[in-house]
Amino acid sequence: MWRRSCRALTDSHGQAGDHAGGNGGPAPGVRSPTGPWSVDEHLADVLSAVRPLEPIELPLLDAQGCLLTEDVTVPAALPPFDNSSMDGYAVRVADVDGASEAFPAVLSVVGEVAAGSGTLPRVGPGQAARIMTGAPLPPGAEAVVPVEWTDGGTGGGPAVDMTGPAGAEVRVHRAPARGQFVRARGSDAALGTVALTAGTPLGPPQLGLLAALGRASVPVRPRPRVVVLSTGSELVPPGAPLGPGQIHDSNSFMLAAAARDAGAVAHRVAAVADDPGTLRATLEDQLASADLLVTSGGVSVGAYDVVKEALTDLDPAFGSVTFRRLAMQPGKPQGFGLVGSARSPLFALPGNPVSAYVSFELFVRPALRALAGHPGGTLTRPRARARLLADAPLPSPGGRRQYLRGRYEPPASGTGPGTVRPVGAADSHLVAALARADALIEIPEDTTQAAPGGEFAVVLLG
Ligand SMILES: Nc1nc2c(c(=O)[nH]1)N[C@H]1C(S)=C(S)[C@@H](COP(=O)(O)OP(=O)(O)OC[C@H]3O[C@@H](n4cnc5c(N)ncnc54)[C@H](O)[C@@H]3O)O[C@H]1N2
Ligand code: MOO
Repeated sequence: MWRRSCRALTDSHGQAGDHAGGNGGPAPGVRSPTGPWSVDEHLADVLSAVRPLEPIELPLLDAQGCLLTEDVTVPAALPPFDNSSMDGYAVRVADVDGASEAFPAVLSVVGEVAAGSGTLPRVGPGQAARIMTGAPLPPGAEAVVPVEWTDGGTGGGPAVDMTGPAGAEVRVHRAPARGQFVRARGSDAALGTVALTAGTPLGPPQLGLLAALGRASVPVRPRPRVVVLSTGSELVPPGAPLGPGQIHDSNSFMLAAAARDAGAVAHRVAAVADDPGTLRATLEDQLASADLLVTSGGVSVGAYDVVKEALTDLDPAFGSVTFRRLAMQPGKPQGFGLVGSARSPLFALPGNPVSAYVSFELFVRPALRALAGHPGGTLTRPRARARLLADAPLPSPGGRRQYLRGRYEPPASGTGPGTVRPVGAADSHLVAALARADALIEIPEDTTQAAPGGEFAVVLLG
């Protein structure tokens, strides 16, 4: 579903300086007034500008994966009536007390109750009613005898003849306790109690519960609608032949898939050529149907860095996008701002595919989760500690936090650090290696040689 949302506008920071990092660069969370932004600062800046989408009422299946915005209380007891958990006979306990194979209790069968039965026979002393799983317990009955504890009855067993022949009997070989095989009214969810609290993500069991409670729709924060747009005159869509100098547009597919993976509804726009006017017109067109926009490419210092050109010094009425350098590799050049009348977040990611993907995971995914209403501590990917398995030290640019691609193995014992093995080199065009990775290895800013056996944080891409 494509819809607009209302959000408060927050200021984004002004443009930062563009000095190279170098050894002894910014510590995490601390930015020198003239240096590049750290990863943590950029993320904090992004998140300070993002507000959760306004709640809307959605039909159950459209609400899947969304977060509930109000407590749901139980409007009527669940189950709504005492009912049988077995196919068998509904009985009074005094009538079957002490029954055994040798001395069965013989009861007359006064009728039959199927699931959905509206009219119920009364079970009096010496009587029983055939009953099916889920059928309401008839008045007078106090327990259910599973058919396996009886001779099946002269009514013919539990699944024939809904009325029960006159004079039918059943012999009970074993006595149930009072209430046994009866699912009591309200035993699942009691009237007026809170069934689901605000903030609960709606997975299959939660949607099942809502349906069981009779709710057809619920108030949730909607899935963010994301528009993904690649830029670059060299790009042709997959499936089309490549001309000289051309490559296939892979970023828009990767980023649209990453947006879906983060719980968003993604719309991929065909790649835009390196022309600022066309880019701006395309973005304006797409704004009406986007809660968040992602572009890739055109944010560096080249002659055709179209995104930067198109989105720098915007009319403040349209919004503002700030371009900055991060103390990070890959993903150094980044643009971020709020655009359009709804002030939708716009991420201008670098074009190198690995840079675009790593940037998405570190910044766009948390923003999408914030839009969807996820709480602070749950916005980023899970992390773990891992020992680096490598044959030689891995060089890392001092002053920049590096994210290498790797394969992670959790600890065999379940505690302590796991292990991580790098996949491919650090270069940001290596999509084949990226496709084999399941983790990002975080090499801190102050490390220029990542030593084999050293312990590092890893971001689990799951
Ligand atoms: N003189 C400098 N050059 C570069 C710098 C720098 O600081 N000084 N930074 C480098 C870094 S780091 C990055 S990252 C890139 C970022 O460049 P752009 O964001 O302007 O991206 P493009 O130039 O458009 O493309 C870079 C690269 O990625 C390929 N690409 C782009 N879009 C796609 C796509 N949708 N699918 C597949 N591949 C794509 C593009 O063909 C280029 O090869 O700048 C460095 N340069
Ligand atoms: O920052 Mo670029 O993203 O290093 O390749």
